[in-house]
Amino acid sequence: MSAQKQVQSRRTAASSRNESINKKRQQKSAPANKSQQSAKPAPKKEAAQQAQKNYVETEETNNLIKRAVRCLTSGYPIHLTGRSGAGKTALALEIAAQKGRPLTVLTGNHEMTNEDLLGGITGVTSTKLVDNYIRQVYKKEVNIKENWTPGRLVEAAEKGHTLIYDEFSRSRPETNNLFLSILEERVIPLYGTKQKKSYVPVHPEFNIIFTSNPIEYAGVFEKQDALMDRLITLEVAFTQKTTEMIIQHKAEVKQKDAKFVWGVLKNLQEEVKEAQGLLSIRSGLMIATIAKQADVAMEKGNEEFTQICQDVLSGEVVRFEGTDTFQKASSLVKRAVENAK
Ligand SMILES: Nc1ncnc2c1ncn2[C@@H]1O[C@H](COP(=O)(O)OP(=O)(O)OP(=O)(O)O)[C@@H](O)[C@H]1O
Repeated sequence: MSAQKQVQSRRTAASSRNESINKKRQQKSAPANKSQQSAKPAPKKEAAQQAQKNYVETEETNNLIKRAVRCLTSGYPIHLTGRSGAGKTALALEIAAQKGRPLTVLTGNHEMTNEDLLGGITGVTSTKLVDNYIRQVYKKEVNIKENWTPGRLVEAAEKGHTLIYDEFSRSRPETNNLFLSILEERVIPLYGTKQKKSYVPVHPEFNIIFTSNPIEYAGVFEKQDALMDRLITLEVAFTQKTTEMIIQHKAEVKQKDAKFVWGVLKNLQEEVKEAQGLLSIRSGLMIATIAKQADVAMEKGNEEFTQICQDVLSGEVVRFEGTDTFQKASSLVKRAVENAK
């Protein structure tokens, strides 16, 4: 079977019922949302092209999706781990789409508080009753009621959404502690809030997909053992074959071009061993998409293509401390292009 046939592309968009969805999710599913919002259905060809631009499935991605769905269906949360640009978020969205429940996406950050997750008072409503029935008597009654807005976690858990908690280790451990009772007792404790009830029961269909990057860097908190114990961790590290297919189909380039782009990344990775993040689907997609849009041939000896690779990759080489100057990084990228097959 040809590589083309093995690949089925399909939409990652969960459903238009999704109520709570963060910016990252909206950007990733922009084409699907656009077609959902337009008054008339997209023409067949356009719809097919949009689907083609979304999640690329291979035997390997499907296998991982099947294993993840199996765990979630049995009520166990999963944790997708892999380096930056490995495809964790895209995979999480695809798994969530397969579950077919509304979606909520949270992105971990150190400023996230219990109030963001559980809810808080967002204002007051006052009602005034004036009793002036008897002329000489004037009675005024004012009632002030605090307005409670449930947090995104409470809403998702009550309504049985699939929650993607992206980069959860960027949130403080004390915030993430909330998840312990959700995962163990299937309730959300509301202590510390001004709610009368002490907990919210979790909907039976509520599932959580955590994602994180195994490479420690600034701004990331140590993952708590108690939380990690309750998660099933699956590694996202696709093979070269799958990655080339993703680049080929998402950037809509030829197979040989996707292979060449991946070859450049691989050579560079071998030169700069510390720069683990260089070998990412994201960098490959950037190079292939820019070259395709600018009509630049993806081959060695083509100065413009080399320049595109340098633009995309030199900053990354410097960032990962593979070298101390942009100039040095650019020449490493150039060499990687020259040696790619
Ligand atoms: N199977 C796939 N089909 C189509 N596109 C994919 C696929 N896997 C990954 N991608 C794309 O590759 C890029 C990187 O993927 P993604 O953002 O999911 O990585 P990540 O592991 O979450 O990265 P980070 O840790 O930096 O957030 C994105 O543009 C994503 O849409």
